[in-house]
Amino acid sequence: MRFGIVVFPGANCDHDAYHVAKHVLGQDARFVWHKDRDLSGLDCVVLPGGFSYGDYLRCGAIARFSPVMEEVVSFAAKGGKVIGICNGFQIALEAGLLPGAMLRNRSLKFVCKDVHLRVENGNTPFTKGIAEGTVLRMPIAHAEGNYFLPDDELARLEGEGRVAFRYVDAAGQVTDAANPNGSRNNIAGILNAKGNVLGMMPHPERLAESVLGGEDGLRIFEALLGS
Ligand SMILES: NC(=O)CC[C@H](N)C(=O)O
Repeated sequence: MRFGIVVFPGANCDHDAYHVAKHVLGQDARFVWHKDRDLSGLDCVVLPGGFSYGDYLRCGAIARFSPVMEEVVSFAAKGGKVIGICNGFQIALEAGLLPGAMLRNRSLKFVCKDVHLRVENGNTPFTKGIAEGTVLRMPIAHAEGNYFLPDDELARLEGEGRVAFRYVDAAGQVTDAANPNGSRNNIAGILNAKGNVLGMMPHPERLAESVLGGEDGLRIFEALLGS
């Protein structure tokens, strides 16, 4: 599988994503500078985490205008797989690839810790082979991860099975205490209508090797290979 990892000014998880694709999974991977437009030959585009443009205005609000994003939108429209991780999720929201918006964390603080995620939909290219209800552990590190969607759109998103992951406690229960940022319905990751674009706040690329303390993140990348 061929991965393209977009490099925005201020990205800080681009190398982690590249490392997992290339060296942990042994796949083809290349960096794509945000001013370039060539996505030819790619199967999956990764919008990585970080602090694109210093998080000015809103996280992702400036990166969304990078030339590459026009190509990412048409790549997604043609069915190409796109995974937006943390800042990449924020950029995908700003670009209209996914519905909704991110608000500041309800604590108004940057939150950096491991969380538990429950797989809500196991029938996506990013979760294939992972049973629904499986609880995964992954790190989060963000200040604007408080996912918001108005009631009617939220009901539609839920009804269409487009919530990929939800924040839960270690036992797999949705609780307010397990919600690290105030996201509606404890949402940690969502899909577009076609199911080929995933946005998630937790960082699978940061916990994809046992030497780093866990491999739960690798399962998302492995699912992609099998899809
Ligand atoms: N780890 C990240 O990608 C951080 C995203 C963004 N800079 C925030 O703080 O919300």
